[in-house]
Amino acid sequence: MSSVIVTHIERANANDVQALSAFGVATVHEAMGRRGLMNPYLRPIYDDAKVCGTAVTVSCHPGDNLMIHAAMEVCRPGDVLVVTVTSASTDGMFGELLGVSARAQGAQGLIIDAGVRDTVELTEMRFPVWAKAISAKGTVKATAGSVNIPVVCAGCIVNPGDIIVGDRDGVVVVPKAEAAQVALAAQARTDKEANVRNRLAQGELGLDIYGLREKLKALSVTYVSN
Ligand SMILES: O=C([O-])CC(=O)C(=O)O
Ligand SMILES: [Mg+2]
Repeated sequence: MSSVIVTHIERANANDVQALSAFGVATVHEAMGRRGLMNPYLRPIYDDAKVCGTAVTVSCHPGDNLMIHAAMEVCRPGDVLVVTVTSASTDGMFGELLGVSARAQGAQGLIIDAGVRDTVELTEMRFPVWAKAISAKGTVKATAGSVNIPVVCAGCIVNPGDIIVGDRDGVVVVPKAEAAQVALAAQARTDKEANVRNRLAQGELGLDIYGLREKLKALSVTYVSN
């Protein structure tokens, strides 16, 4: 396929992004029917990293960050860069300078299925990054790739403009067409969990709250006293 830079993309509805930003990754993932979660090898570079925004996707040649530079020009405030490589790599393709540039263009964070470097500076800047590796290994700017095409990042399909939610638990992708429905389901789960949390804190057991005694019985699990 030829290399392209798509300059105009349809982004998820801003109200849906705002609604989803209230929830953690585990809740959003559950609200989607336990779908959409990127491979857990992606880790945040600092513990309380958090992001919720619209994807600008970047497909790079491994060891080459040319297309990340190209992507900066099409970022809009609220975007999250989602960078993939065409074959596995842990090279440090993104660092402090690109972080400064990304922030200047309004990007809120980076998801990269490869390496990141300058993590002390990126942490000081509080520019959130989820990466497969931390690596000082440098990269070149030489090979064509694409910006804003559908990509697979850490096992998930990401279309430009989809919503990316990241926190310490990982990264989840919400297709823009599903966003409103997922936000409603996430709120319902949050309300349900508030009730369950309360009951657990009072000493009730999950066995009773979830009706699991019947399940144990159906599975012929017996109680014995030694
Ligand atoms: O320049 C690079 O290739 C990556 C980097 O270290 C930076 O963005 O600061
Ligand atoms: Mg650097």
